Amino acid sequence: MAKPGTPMSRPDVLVVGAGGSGSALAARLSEDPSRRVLVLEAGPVPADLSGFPESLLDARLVPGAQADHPAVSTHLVRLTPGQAYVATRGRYLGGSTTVNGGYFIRAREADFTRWAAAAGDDLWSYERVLPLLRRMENDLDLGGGPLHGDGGPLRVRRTSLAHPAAEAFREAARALGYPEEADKNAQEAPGFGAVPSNAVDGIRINTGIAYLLSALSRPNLTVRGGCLVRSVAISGGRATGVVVEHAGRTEVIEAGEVVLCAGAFVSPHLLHLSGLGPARDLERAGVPVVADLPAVGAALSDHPQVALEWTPREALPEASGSWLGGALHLTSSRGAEPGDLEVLQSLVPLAGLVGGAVSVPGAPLAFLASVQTPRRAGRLRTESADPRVAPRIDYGYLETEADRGALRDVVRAVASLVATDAFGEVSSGLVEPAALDDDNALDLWIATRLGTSQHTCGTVPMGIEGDSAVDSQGRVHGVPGLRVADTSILPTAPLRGPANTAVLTGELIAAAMRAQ
Ligand SMILES: Cc1cc2nc3c(=O)[nH]c(=O)nc-3n(C[C@H](O)[C@H](O)[C@H](O)COP(=O)(O)OP(=O)(O)OC[C@H]3O[C@@H](n4cnc5c(N)ncnc54)[C@H](O)[C@@H]3O)c2cc1C
Repeated sequence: MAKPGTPMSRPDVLVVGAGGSGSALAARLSEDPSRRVLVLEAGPVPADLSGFPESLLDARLVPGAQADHPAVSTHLVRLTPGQAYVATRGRYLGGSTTVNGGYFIRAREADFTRWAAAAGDDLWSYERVLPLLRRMENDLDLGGGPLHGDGGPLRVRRTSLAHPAAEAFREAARALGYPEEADKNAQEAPGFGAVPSNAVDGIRINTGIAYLLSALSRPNLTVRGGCLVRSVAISGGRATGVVVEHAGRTEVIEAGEVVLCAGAFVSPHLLHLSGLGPARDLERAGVPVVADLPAVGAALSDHPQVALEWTPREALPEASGSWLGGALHLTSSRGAEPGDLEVLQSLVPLAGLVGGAVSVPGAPLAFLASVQTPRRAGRLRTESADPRVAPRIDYGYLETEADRGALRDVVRAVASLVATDAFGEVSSGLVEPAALDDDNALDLWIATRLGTSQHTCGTVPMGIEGDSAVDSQGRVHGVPGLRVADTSILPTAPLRGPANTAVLTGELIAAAMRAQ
């Protein structure tokens, strides 16, 4: 833990969680030396890079794919009413960015337009966020310019397409007429391209490393690990601090303002446990209601995913630098949003990702096929006032014909790619070919292999008071002194993975707080 035991009586801002958003927020807030910032993080907080085990740094691995990894918390969820799934989250400095895939693609302009419309102001418009997107990155491939930054804390590099399987993917996409998308962070027409990533020289640079390690020496910033926040303390309708468990003790820490950055599962749960949520559900759970906020937990948005494995024709080289090869974005047949389907290439066998090994001799490689159409299908409900009882989390996948149709589209697209002569240079075909011509049979094939991209958003949605939980600056409606600043507040999961937008959320809300 950094600065063990450092006393900080009544900080100006108390941040709960040092993950994708919380690290950026705390670092930016504490750039102002007059603002005292205390971060309480459930996981360990190393003082320097040497405190991160190798398995959390090696970008050829995805620690979050290993439910038993010590840096991971597990959450039993239901993807459909009949299908349970163990979702994971990072519990370490950097949060889920410490255990994730390192894919770091910006949300699409259409996402920002949709969110700004929901919020009722232009804070989240593409024009307003672009300076922040540039400010947070150091694009090692493209350098600084109107679209990219070269001085930000997060270094970005695109994945190499030199691996024979990545080359074959590119040729297959070309053969099927998909356009090249040279810079997936430039709002170009969706197509095939390398993946912008926060993995540099083989190391996944999580947000804790990028934003917080260098800030730990600031006298006005304290980051305490091993602190499990249990609820927000509210007095006279105003947030006054948090209740936290640390080293076997429970205490209340008071603060001028509380900002929840505990992620899209825990932030809504903490609000519920603090009496902020749908009054009927809270009463049923035995939680005294402080404010009836029906939107907290009412809508959960995520990306359903299916993995398709293929057999290499002959032994291929080991992945180097990253587990990721190329990515293809294409549009579903209903075309709700351009580029709403994603095909991501894994150059490490799934067995390796799940088992924590870069190489598994003879194992197939895989494509991860996801539907990224913005949709709010799920729900998070708190069923007990006891904070140790997990909330019930339903994803609501496959409920509509549109959901099922989009998944069929993306599975068929992968099958077409694998069937090209170009991909046949490296592959002898899919391991488990799907029944492509029969919708019902394909639906069944998909349902038995259904997974999730682990991109949950929307559980504390921003918007206009009445049908949302927070405003565009993360301020909880009707509860002064309390904000939420993480992926929970995005009304829908973005058309791309949310890690980039998680960081943007921390940057944006810190900027809003500093401007006040
Ligand atoms: C396995 C996996 C792979 C992924 N891969 C990608 C990818 O390649 N690209 C992409 O764009 N997105 C990816 N994501 C999603 C992305 O990493 C997350 O959306 C993003 O990190 C969310 O940021 P956040 O700040 O909302 O939450 P988190 O990053 O999860 O941070 C929450 C923090 O709060 C802490 N915390 C939780 N509860 C408490 C508590 N009670 N008290 C104190 N602290 C607490 C946690 O320990 C954590 O540090 C992946 C996610 C997972 C799980």
